[in-house]
Amino acid sequence: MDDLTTKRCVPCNSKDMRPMTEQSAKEQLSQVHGWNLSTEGGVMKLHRSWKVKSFTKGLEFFQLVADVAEAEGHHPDLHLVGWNDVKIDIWTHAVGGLTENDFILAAKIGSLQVEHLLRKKPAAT
Ligand SMILES: C[C@H](O)[C@H](O)[C@H]1CNC2=NC(N)=NC(=O)C2=N1
Repeated sequence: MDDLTTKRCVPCNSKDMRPMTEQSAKEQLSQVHGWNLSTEGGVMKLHRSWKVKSFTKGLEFFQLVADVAEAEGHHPDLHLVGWNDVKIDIWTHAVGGLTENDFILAAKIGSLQVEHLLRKKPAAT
């Protein structure tokens, strides 16, 4: 299967774009490590969260994500909750569900170098 990070998002305004089925979404999920499916108000979304070192590191994280989103013309919902919990939802607003664009964006966000912004994992006991 093609690496999603090499693909480009297509404009979401095509009338024949349809949200994918839950089954295809589950199949595609293996291509975007760390992301999960969630359903909010009957709309399927991709969700992932990260703990960052500080509030401002969270904003730096968002800037990196914004650069990808602008380059792709496809935009995630960004949440910075409780000062260090970055949460991102991705879905295609235009169709009210998931399209390949969402998986492409998730793959590209997943390949960003953000290690220096993340809280170090607590030592294993
Ligand atoms: C014309 C342009 O493609 C659309 O307005 C885009 C912009 N970014 C978008 N992002 C997301 N996630 N869903 C959309 O439907 C969407 N629409």
